[in-house]
Amino acid sequence: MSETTETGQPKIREKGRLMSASEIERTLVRLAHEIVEKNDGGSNLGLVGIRRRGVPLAQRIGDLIAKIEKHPVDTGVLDISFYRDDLSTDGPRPKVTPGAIGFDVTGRDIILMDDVLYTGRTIRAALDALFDHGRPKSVQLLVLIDRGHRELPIEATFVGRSIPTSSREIIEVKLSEVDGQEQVLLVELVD
Ligand SMILES: O=P(O)(O)OC[C@H]1O[C@H](OP(=O)(O)OP(=O)(O)O)[C@H](O)[C@@H]1O
Ligand SMILES: O=c1cc[nH]c(=O)[nH]1
Repeated sequence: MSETTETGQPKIREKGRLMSASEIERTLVRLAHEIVEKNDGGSNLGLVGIRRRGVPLAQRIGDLIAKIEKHPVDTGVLDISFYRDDLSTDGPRPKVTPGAIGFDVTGRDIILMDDVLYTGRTIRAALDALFDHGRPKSVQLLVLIDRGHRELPIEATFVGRSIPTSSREIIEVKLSEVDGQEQVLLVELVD
């Protein structure tokens, strides 16, 4: 059993910084180039960020691809809160419309984006949500950090950093748009 704080949050100890702001930036530039190379310039691409931290990642990479290829890239937001398998599935399905992502995903080469890939359950939920919005031509996955420990057969197409972790460790991605700071930390639960 891990220790908790007065507010019931698990106590954590910082083990180190895995990425600085400039390392995150350089990694996103590399990923943008990899996406363009794998997708023939990316004219059919649509980027979809999973709320929360996938959203600024998709916006930043969309801006980078637009600069590299000199054409705008559709970028949208996917909210998967109703699709998680830790919630009851007995309730009504959420109402979705093709426009809710921000553009129509049908026929597009979609790149789903998130900050951390761990068990894969978030991505499974995101695929369910995505296909309720339309029928993409293809779906690729980009994550800033792959920390291992998959519980489902899901792998990322584009990975910022692969960080082998123990199950007591946690990756904390901090992005300025969400957290007011920019870094990736490795923390550990305190016994
Ligand atoms: O592969 P998985 O086991 O699903 O874990 C990865 C997910 O966990 C984190 O989200 P979290 O649920 O902590 O929510 P947050 O992004 O809103 O903090 C992270 O942002 C990923 O979306
Ligand atoms: O370590 C982890 C696991 C899931 N989600 C995170 O953000 N970090």
